[in-house]
Amino acid sequence: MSEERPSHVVIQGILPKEAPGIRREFSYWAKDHENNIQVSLFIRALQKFYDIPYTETLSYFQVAGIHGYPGNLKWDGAVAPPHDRDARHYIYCTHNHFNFPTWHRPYMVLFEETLWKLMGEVIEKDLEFHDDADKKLWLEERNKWRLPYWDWALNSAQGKVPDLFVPYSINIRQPVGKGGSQQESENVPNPLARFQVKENGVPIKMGKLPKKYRVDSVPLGDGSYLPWAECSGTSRWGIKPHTQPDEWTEGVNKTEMIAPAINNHEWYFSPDRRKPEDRKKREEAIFKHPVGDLLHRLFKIDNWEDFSSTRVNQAPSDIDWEKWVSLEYVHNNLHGFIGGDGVEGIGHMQNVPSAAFDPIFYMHHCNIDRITAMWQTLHEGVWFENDVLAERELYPFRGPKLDGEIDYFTSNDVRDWTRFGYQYEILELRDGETEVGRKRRINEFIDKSYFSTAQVLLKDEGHLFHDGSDIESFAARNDFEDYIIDVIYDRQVIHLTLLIALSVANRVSKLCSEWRSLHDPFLPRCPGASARVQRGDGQDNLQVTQARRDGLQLLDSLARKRQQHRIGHV
Ligand SMILES: N[C@@H](CC1=CC(=O)C(=O)C=C1)C(=O)O
Repeated sequence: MSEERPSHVVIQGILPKEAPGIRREFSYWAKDHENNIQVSLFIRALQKFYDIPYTETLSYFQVAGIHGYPGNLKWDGAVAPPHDRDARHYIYCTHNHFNFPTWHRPYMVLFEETLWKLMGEVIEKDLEFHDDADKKLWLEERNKWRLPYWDWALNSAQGKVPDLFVPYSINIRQPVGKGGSQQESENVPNPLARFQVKENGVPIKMGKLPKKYRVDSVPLGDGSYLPWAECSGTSRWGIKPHTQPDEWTEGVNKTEMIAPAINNHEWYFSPDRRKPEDRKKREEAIFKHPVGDLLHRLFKIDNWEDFSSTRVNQAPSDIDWEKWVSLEYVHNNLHGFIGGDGVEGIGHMQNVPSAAFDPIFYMHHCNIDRITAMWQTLHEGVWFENDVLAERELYPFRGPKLDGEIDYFTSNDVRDWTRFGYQYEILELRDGETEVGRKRRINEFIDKSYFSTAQVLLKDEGHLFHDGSDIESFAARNDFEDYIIDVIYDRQVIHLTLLIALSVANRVSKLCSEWRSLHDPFLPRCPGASARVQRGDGQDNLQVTQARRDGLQLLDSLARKRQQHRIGHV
């Protein structure tokens, strides 16, 4: 690939003509000693990216600025960004739109490819090699590297931010020294902890940049504001409302706030948790689905429109959760959990115009891209219903279109992610594997990696399964069935004795024999309720469709059933 800069930035991915490289899960990738050359290159290249002056098209500041602020910036001489009503600014990123996942796909490729090129400069210009074989190894590791994703829903991680994002300085590997001696690792500032914009090497508040690049604060309408203009560096939960900029201007992280927010997100309520009426809704909100469960539900959606975006399925106004779960909705929540809730703390990730300045944005969005690719593989052949939308330009990203011409990408151009030289491990077709076999393997992985409601309920109560297996071995099995039973009743009737007998295709699950709020798997058993739910084998009070992972349309059938069995006044 030519190192010369063409007149426009052409996005094509890393070595796309070779076998695609593998994007790996961040924590596992970073912890594996074998990858320490890649980690070292990644850290050095990211720092180099930060050091490019903000006036350059391919500076970190401007690449991050594509997503949101500074508004009005025509990145790389592209068509001007459209006006975004929510952000009240001219910004490129598409949200609340069916091309939300496809717009962010070439964006991640641009980030990945830029870092890869910078890694080349790190090897050729910055590092000193004393041994050709060592240099060769670093070059090979560079070519193997792909952008890692942060899987915030993994059972094993429980929402924990990967360690490498936390400290403000870290130790990274150096090339072999003179005479073949292994050098001590080098201690460097950690660019994964925060980004700081600098002028002549000194941090400068983003609101003090020249007009074209200036970042504004976002007024919230009630006199308060999100203080992006006062920041030279990015924060996660570190900005306290009504405190002095001196305390957080350069960027402060309270990383410990993130996992509890992911695991217990009572406070989160879209669309605007600051408005009094929404605050009230929030207090009443019962949306506490464990994040892994949301993934289970996402993968069951069978059409692109419902899957991709909040567009058709606006944020919840009632309890029709099966309608509002979408990739974008889950992603929105995560932005809030990582950035801050605006009450306990403020951070760049929580707000569209500022989010991409925080480097964690790219590992989060790489995960969103992975979920999209997994969904695409499981729902092969399913795509935009409306081809006009699928042919809409994804400004400002340009590269080789399907016919080879260099122009703005459309969603159709980026539908196949492997053309950008990357793949996700779980999606690789193994030798001799059929398409059906691959889907089965992906579904097994989903069952094993993410808690479903059923698993959480059982764990919560410390139950063992009737066959004696515990939660871990249960999760490892691929034959379990995940039931979501949605019974709607009138709250007022609960003082009466209520009998709900649930039978699942003539088999009774332990789950069905107990009363609990199924909308809120963490709620302890409803204490005062005299409701009594009895096990009902074969009784026909309420038949619940058996929902199997391997095909039955869980959400559809539930939506239908709910209509049929809506229990208004029992
Ligand atoms: N504005 C979204 C959250 C959000 C979405 C983004 O895409 C983003 O970049 C930053 C934040 C919400 O309140 O639900």
